[in-house]
Amino acid sequence: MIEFHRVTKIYPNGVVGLENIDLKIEKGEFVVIVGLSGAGKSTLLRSINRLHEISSGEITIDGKSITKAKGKELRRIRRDIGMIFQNFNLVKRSTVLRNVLSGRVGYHSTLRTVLGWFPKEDVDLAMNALERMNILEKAYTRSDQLSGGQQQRVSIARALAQKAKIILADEPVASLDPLTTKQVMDDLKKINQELGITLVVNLHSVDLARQYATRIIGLKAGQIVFDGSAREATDKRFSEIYGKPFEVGTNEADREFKYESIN
Ligand SMILES: Nc1ncnc2c1ncn2[C@@H]1O[C@H](COP(=O)(O)OP(=O)(O)OP(=O)(O)O)[C@@H](O)[C@H]1O
Repeated sequence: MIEFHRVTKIYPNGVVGLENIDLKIEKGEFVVIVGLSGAGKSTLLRSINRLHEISSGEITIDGKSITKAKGKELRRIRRDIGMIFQNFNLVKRSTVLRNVLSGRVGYHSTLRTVLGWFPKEDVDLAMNALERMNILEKAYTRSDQLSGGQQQRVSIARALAQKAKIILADEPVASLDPLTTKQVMDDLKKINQELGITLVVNLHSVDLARQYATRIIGLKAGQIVFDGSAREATDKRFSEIYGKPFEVGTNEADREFKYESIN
């Protein structure tokens, strides 16, 4: 379980990224965070694994404070948290397999991982993760030879090889076309349902959030302004919250445009 206790983040320039957030995310949830640009989505997500340090309050993971953790304990907590980025964050010149194996570095000494010595069990884990993501045949291909969607599936495989219990995904489909977006979102849903991995995903599209999330959290100016099911996240509710009417178009691109246009 991920818990935020009165979490505030103020950037050095005085901008308030998060204001007094109280939040509990249970194991196995598929939470999508939505909000207009600058609402604090990335700040919230990146606070969970301390890619961003919070200014006050506390975040706990399964009851352990990541906020107070140092050294070995921090590494131990982080090992359970995988991260997926918009730009995939793969080492482009390395093979797919090497990239997925990098999910194992938290389990071994630095020397071993620098030299690239991974035990056979790790290679098996990495191969299984690639198989689950339907991309096993690319194991020995250089990562920069893959399409965007394939690269994102490799980054999900890396989080699986890491044996992450929580996966944080910051705009994982923002660089992808609609078909690839669906494939990647389906993959995320699959690992959530089959492996019980808790997912916290930032998205720009409310429609996409409604299709996949078990719970949607809406942010505005660093505060939680909506917390409910996909069914409760109606267009009417969202236009009330975000202050401007936005009509639902007849197709997805149209709706996206309307949502984006109020950013
Ligand atoms: N490093 C930083 N220094 C100062 N202010 C920052 C920094 N990073 C983010 N902010 C500010 O904090 C607020 C929240 O930013 P954040 O990136 O979390 O929003 P977001 O909802 O993820 O936006 P987007 O959808 O555009 O990525 C914004 O006002 C932003 O300008």
